Amino acid sequence: MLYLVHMVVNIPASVPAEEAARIKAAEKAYSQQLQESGQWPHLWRVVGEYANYSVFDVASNDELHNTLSQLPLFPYMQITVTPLAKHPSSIR
Ligand SMILES: O=C(O)CC1=CCC(=O)O1
Repeated sequence: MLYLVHMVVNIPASVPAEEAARIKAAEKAYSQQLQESGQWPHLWRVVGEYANYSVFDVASNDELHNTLSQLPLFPYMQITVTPLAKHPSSIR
């Protein structure tokens, strides 16, 4: 199943810079693991924002929730999920 996921990151100023850097490095490693496995086929920066639009390819709502909730930045993100279905006019 495909899901469009919008993530907006907001790390509070109260989080020390070194801790923020550690969380971002962990996020990068985890996201690249999921990209390599095919579960996170698209990751796009929103121009001018600390936000991204992503496409996840996972088996179920539960798997997506489990995956997203393990993101190191999860406590600092607003996440919006849109389930995707095949468009009848799509040639792919
Ligand atoms: O920077 C972001 O948009 C949040 C994020 C997702 C994967 C990653 O490495 O950072």
